[in-house]
Amino acid sequence: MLTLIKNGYVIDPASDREGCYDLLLEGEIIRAVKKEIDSDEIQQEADKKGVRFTLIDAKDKYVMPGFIDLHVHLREPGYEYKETIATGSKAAAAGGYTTICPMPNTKPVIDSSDMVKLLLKKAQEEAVVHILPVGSVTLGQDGKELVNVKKLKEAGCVALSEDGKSVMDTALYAEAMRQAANNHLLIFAHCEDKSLVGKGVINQGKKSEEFQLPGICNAVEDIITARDILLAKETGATLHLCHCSTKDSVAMLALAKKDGLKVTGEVCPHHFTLSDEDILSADTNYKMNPPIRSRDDVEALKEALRNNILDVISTDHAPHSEEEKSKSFAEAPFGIVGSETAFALTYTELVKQGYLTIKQMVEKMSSNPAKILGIDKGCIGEGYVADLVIADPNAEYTIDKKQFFSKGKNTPFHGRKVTGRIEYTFVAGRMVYRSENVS
Ligand SMILES: NC(=O)N[C@@H](CC(=O)O)C(=O)O
Ligand SMILES: [Zn+2]
Ligand SMILES: [Zn+2]
Repeated sequence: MLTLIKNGYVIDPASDREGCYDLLLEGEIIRAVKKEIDSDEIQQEADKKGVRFTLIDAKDKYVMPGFIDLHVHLREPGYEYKETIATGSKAAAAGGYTTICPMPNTKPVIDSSDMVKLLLKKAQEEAVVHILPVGSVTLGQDGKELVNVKKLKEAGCVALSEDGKSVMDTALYAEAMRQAANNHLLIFAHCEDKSLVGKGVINQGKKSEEFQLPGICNAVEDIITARDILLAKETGATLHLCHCSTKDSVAMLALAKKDGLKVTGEVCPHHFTLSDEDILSADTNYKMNPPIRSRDDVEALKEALRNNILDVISTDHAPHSEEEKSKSFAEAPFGIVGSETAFALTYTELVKQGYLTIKQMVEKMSSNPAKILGIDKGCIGEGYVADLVIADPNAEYTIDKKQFFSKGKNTPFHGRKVTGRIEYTFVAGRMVYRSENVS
């Protein structure tokens, strides 16, 4: 199979390439990246070889390395009514993602090599994007007994995370970090002090008062962020901070980087797009963990993105059923979907508003996650696997949750006007997504 993508505006931070290029894909691989590739010649070659030829006109479109999402929830096994590997990976592909890292808070938890193997087997059969699993830190995410770190690594995990909560036993977490470091596994940290959060469900402040709901103060996140950075320093672990939401968490991340520690941080589109002032009613589509914070925090997150303190934009795609989300704000589960809105929100809120260059956006959505994972992806170079995304930066439209591939429709962005549409996603040279809006 030969695919020629012509006249696209290629943005590839990994090779420091930005400008108009033609791309030729052969089978799974990027065969050529050139200023001009003659389509007649390629057509003739395809005829001669008897293979299919696809020509895509990407004029005025962005051609980028496929996005890599370090933080999704696929819900399988155990919660297939919320999402499956098939639907979650399709949602990812529709969002321009070609590689995703599912968190282990499934039922059962991904806490053994058998569970990892099961997940990878299912992924191989049903996923349309690459799946790199994250294992839990403790058995059953009970916070008591460590997983077999070496076996999880051997089975194919790229990181360990207790996402959904923090391991509150500091000594146990330190030991987990030591073993993760010895086995070259990353630690993805969800930072939340369990005793301090209490029954909190919304950012503490005007909104928690207005809706008379128990609040979540910034210290809930900041205390554990500080602890985890100090533990990484102590143990030599490579730490990645999940869904940073506060001013002080990014200040500590900056300090850790200045100190030369192996610490990186991610932020999710909802945390830089919305502040708690945008929560006009106790709508459970605004309930997620960590919560949408104050305007001050949002400004700090944007600034940390701009000056590259925050390395990664991830989604924390967290689908839940309509039934679950129609409970009261206090009772509904935390989490919103994100795979299918991340690019448009990032492009609209950060690139168009001048916080990020397009190159920085691609770094945070593709090449930096690849670097953190230490994988040969996030790059448009000859000989690399053809994981690519093509987007129209001028398309203006309204987000419509009914069009999501995800089973989860739990988004606060339904009806929001955005700019930037994913048109095609290629995984290993295969078109796994094509927008209905392209002819
Ligand atoms: N972010 C959320 O609000 N929810 C996540 C868990 C998590 O990421 O902490 C989930 O699994 O639903
Ligand atoms: Zn989390
Ligand atoms: Zn999560």
